[in-house]
Amino acid sequence: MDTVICPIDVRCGDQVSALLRPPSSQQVQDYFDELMSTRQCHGLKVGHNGLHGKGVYAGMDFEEGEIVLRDQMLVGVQHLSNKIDCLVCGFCFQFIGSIELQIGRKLYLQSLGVSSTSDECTKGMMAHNSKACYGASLSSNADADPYKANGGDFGACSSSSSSDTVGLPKELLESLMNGRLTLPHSDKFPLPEAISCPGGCGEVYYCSMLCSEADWASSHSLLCSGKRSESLSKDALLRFTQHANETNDIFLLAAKAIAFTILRYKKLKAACPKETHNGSVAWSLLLEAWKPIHMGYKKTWWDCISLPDDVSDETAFRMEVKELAFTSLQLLKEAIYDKEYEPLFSLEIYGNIIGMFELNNLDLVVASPVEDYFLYIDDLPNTEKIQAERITQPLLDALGDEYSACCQGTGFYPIQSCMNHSCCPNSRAFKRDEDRDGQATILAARAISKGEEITISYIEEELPLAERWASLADYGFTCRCSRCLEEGEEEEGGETP
Ligand SMILES: C[S@@+](CC[C@H](N)C(=O)[O-])C[C@H]1O[C@@H](n2cnc3c(N)ncnc32)[C@H](O)[C@@H]1O
Repeated sequence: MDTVICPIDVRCGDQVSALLRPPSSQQVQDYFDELMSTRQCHGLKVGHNGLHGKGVYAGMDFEEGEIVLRDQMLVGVQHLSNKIDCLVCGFCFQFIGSIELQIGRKLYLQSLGVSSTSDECTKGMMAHNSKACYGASLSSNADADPYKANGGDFGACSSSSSSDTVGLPKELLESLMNGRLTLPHSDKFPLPEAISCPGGCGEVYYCSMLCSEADWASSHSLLCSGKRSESLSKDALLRFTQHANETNDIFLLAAKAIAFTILRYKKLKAACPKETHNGSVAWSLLLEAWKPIHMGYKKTWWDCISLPDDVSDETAFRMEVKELAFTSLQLLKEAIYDKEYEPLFSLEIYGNIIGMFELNNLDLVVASPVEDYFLYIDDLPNTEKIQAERITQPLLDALGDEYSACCQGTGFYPIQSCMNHSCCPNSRAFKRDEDRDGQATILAARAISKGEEITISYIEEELPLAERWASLADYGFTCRCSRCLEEGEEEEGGETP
């Protein structure tokens, strides 16, 4: 696995090793104690249990159904294909705009032949689509035809530029998107106004200035392709994004993790008196900036990625994965590199960040208010329902089975990611009706006593033993929870995994 040589790994070998050295128990304890106290999360503790590395422990009793944790993601992305279905805040992932915009925008994109079943073509063009489509909906010039100009953007990829595919007139979709048409009872489902990216990329929208500023400070100022971007080259950035869209969106997440570290480093440096700036101070600031990523459980991506069933040459497959990561890293490097934080651009670091996501990430799911809206219409008293459905039914028919598509993506959650797996877990990741953003919600599946380890299941725990073990092989470990040990003993021969 040595043929891909990244010069930075060689040049910065010692620093890379230091960044990847697992944190000591004390460092883990200190970091999470501080994180818990800043988040006013006093019911939990992160510590080592000796068996499976770090774990999360109950600092108080929890009743069945009680919230154990609401964890804010460190970095997350909405899946590319899902961007057709839902317009969500680029930082907290709650739905934004209006019910009309959500419906009109989705149907408009469908009318252009862009489907949410991602194919190579769709992947490559989505960044353009969201921008063209949503930017248009904000246009105050009701007479302009904002779509005409953008039609060319979809080029040969789009199967059609008319709205025939959804059977609704284009004017209707435009009116939904630009707010000229209000749907019956949509006022019962207000959504925050969509605020465009301050960098001017037109690709990311937010639910509030707070989210816009937080995302800018966290990573977007470096990864924005707009006029105010702080990247070195917007062209390189676009090439990086295109490559990620065509290959694996986990690269977008890795870029966010690197940008996040760089921006934290710059902020720490700016807070230090100028006369103290020197090599060793810079290194300690970089270590400090890296801490949130440092705390995550890591393995190198090409070593831990599970082997697809149809792959027979494992070595060649892992090498291919490593080469893919190297290509992505080179593109990112062209866009945001600086010698000052060179070790962050080593392939080992990139591979470990991606491996960390592979092993720790939680699916990001946010339920759609469009589903609530149509359910509400369906529940109206008869006369009102008949009246409303005259307008809403054609839209529902055009949206089809996917009318209720939720926001889907993936995210890294610092505290949740410390939770170990059990096939008889005492907690589960489960969104309640009111959880309408990208935070992770962990609920107690049964009563939990103070001091007990909080466990969740990474897999479908209803599966029989052999299938559970097969699923957990993807996570690179053999489960030794009490249920597995018991069932293993009951198996013929009494063998445990
Ligand atoms: C998401 S992390 C959980 C936190 C991790 N223990 C740490 O030290 O950061 C997942 C990793 O924890 C370990 N792990 C979690 N649950 C386990 C279990 N039931 N049996 C064995 N190892 C487990 C495995 O190494 C797994 O890849």
